[in-house]
Amino acid sequence: MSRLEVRDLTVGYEGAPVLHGVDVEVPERELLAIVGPSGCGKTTLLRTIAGLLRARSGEIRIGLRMVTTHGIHLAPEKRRIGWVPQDAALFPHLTVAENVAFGMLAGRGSSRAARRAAGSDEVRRLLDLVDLGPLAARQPGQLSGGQAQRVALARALASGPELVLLDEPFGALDPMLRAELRASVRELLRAEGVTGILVTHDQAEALSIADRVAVMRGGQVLQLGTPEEVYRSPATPWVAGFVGDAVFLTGVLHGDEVVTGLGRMRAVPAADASGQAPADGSEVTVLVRPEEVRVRRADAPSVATPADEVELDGIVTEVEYTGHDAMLVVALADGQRLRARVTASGLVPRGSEVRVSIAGPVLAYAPATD
Ligand SMILES: Nc1ncnc2c1ncn2[C@@H]1O[C@H](COP(=O)(O)OP(=O)(O)OP(=O)(O)O)[C@@H](O)[C@H]1O
Repeated sequence: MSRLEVRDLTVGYEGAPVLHGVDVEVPERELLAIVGPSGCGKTTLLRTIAGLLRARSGEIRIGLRMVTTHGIHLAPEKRRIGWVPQDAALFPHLTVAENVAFGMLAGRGSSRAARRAAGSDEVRRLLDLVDLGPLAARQPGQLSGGQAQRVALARALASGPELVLLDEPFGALDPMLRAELRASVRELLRAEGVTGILVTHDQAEALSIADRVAVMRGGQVLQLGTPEEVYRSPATPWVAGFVGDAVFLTGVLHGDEVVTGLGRMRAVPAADASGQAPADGSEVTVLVRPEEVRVRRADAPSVATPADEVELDGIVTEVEYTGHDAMLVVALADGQRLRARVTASGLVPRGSEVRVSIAGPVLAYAPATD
């Protein structure tokens, strides 16, 4: 399996470009998740990598092979890429085993050849891999959504691809099935040593299964990093809000501290795209994750806090209970609302009077950083 490198890729349909100078790298055997708002160019990027769209400029290299570069456009069937679409798109007139066999014939497939190859050891191995051995003779119309997606995955792997592209493969499934299939897909890609790209609308899914996450907006990649980097050190406040819950405060930066309406807290200045960090003494936008907001009942004993950390009075106005934890909305005296994530043991009922403080360090962005 191979490393993927996309360099300075510009792609458009009729009019202005839709992708503007996109750079993406996926190391061998890793899974990259691409997230971004609707229309930002995720599918366009996937289709260009697959060779279904021509790039206006830039390069795509899969392993040692340059598949797209100035004047070169390798045909899709020669790129050795497996594709798993959102709706499985199985051939309705072929059985499960024949569908997988069709994938194995990579570009040279016909229904007749697929029927001949359906009983092969490799098809059996792939069906066992996706846990569908007993359903080999079924027609696609007799499968559940999750089973159909597993057949599509087996079909994509059947050609021995260098790269597998998964375009919202769990989009149409219910949450339970989605979580189950997501885990088994990750396991399978690892077991087969496949390099993959997954487009998803589900940020939590991206953070939980991918080795790296690319966040796109307006045809550009704003950040590409490990899930932890993207969540803990987002490139911009917009990325922070896109990949998770975020509370933004304004403050003034003083060295490694920031002074906000919620008191003084330790801060890490965040560099913008040009590498420029906010200047000392300047106004900054402060990112606080809800799990960094500490909440205690006003009548509970105070826990030791650093001397300069301020506790503010508030009232819990909303409780969003999720079982393992809960999100509280706390209204402060000045009208500001904070979202705080608390564990089940820290749960406080709606209407409670509380004290809140922030557990730093927090990230401080220059205010113009979008
Ligand atoms: N065949 C096409 N012809 C012209 N414009 C297109 C075509 N397909 C997509 N676009 C435009 O290109 C832009 C990017 O579309 P794309 O489908 O890549 O976005 P996306 O991030 O995958 O969106 P979504 O999350 O909604 O699937 C959009 O503005 C879209 O309208």
